[in-house]
Amino acid sequence: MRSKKVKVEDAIGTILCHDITEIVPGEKKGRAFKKGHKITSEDIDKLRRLGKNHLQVVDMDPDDVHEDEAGIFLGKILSGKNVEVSEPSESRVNLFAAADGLLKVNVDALMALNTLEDVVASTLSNYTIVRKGEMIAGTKVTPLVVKGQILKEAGKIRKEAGEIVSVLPFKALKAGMVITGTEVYKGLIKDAFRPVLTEKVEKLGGSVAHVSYVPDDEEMIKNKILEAAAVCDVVLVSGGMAVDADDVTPKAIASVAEVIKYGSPVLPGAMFLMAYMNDDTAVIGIPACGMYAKVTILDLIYPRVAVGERIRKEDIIRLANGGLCRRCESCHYPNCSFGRG
Ligand SMILES: Nc1nc2c(c(=O)[nH]1)N[C@H]1C(S)=C(S)[C@@H](COP(=O)(O)OP(=O)(O)OC[C@H]3O[C@@H](n4cnc5c(N)ncnc54)[C@H](O)[C@@H]3O)O[C@H]1N2
Ligand code: MOO
Repeated sequence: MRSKKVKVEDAIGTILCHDITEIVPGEKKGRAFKKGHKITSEDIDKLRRLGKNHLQVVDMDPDDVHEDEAGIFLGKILSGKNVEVSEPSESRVNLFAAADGLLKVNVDALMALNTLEDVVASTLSNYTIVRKGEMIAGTKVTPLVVKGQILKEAGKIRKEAGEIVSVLPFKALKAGMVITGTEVYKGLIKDAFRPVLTEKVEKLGGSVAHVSYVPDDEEMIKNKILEAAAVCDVVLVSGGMAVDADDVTPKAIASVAEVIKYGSPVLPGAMFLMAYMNDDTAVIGIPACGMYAKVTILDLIYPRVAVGERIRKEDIIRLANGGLCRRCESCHYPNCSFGRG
């Protein structure tokens, strides 16, 4: 950064390169003016009283923008739906969730912003569940002034990408459950899936609109999925997802819906299945781990379904990075690396 020495009276509109300290003997010693402060006409008298006749200020080009203005601009560029932006402090502005929901980050656009010289922008991980008022992103510039051209490029990135950071509220999804397993159907063992799934659905603002129990019979599972789909936005089908002779659930789902992906690179959750019916009703096959493991792929995918996102094959593949649960003795999710690739 280039700087120059100017007379105090000529300094209006310029940017200080250093702090200016005020000392009143026996009373106080502290900062009267901060590095980066833009000198105004009201400052001149005080500067003179502090004994300043000259100041070292940033040698600005006409195209240069003060750090705080740049921070405000970047805050606007970053923020989308349900996001509030703070005032700048040393150019940094923080973004806060204006509603409960799922954080959506356009990661490619975020990376593009960070490739711009002098620009820093960081967020919580994409698809973090956030509460209203929570800090979700921060952005700043690193020097006291930046080239206006850099901000223009940031504006271009925003224009091409659409929203970069937004909070998507959960829709009040009606969920159906088709719980498979002859042993459960016959009452040989007590169903443990329903309470687990109910909690996951209700936690995200949804409700359970259909529950049925079926033996390991492809035709019966298929019929119950259709029954549930008639009154629900999403159908959760549990059990019978693996390789046993009785595991017919994937076939039953495939007979009524288009399978987007069977098998996921998330552990636990390897036998997960994502499918959609013609009318866009999501049908999700949940392996037995969804019942006993603290977190599984369902915790990564269901929130996205609950904000209305259509899950693609590559969305599931991308979960491989961060898809391995550490199996901590006491579970710290979501404050861990699971699903944070
Ligand atoms: N040879 C292999 N075995 C298994 C594989 C594999 O790749 N090769 N994958 C394993 C993985 S990973 C998982 S996860 C499970 C998937 O299990 P399923 O979804 O097929 O579950 P089931 O076989 O139906 O049941 C397993 C177990 O859980 C009990 N269960 C099922 N539903 C309920 C319920 N609603 N309430 C209570 N208990 C339930 C069931 O009785 C069985 O004991 O497969 C691995 N095996
Ligand atoms: O699907 Mo299993 O799904 O990895 O525990």
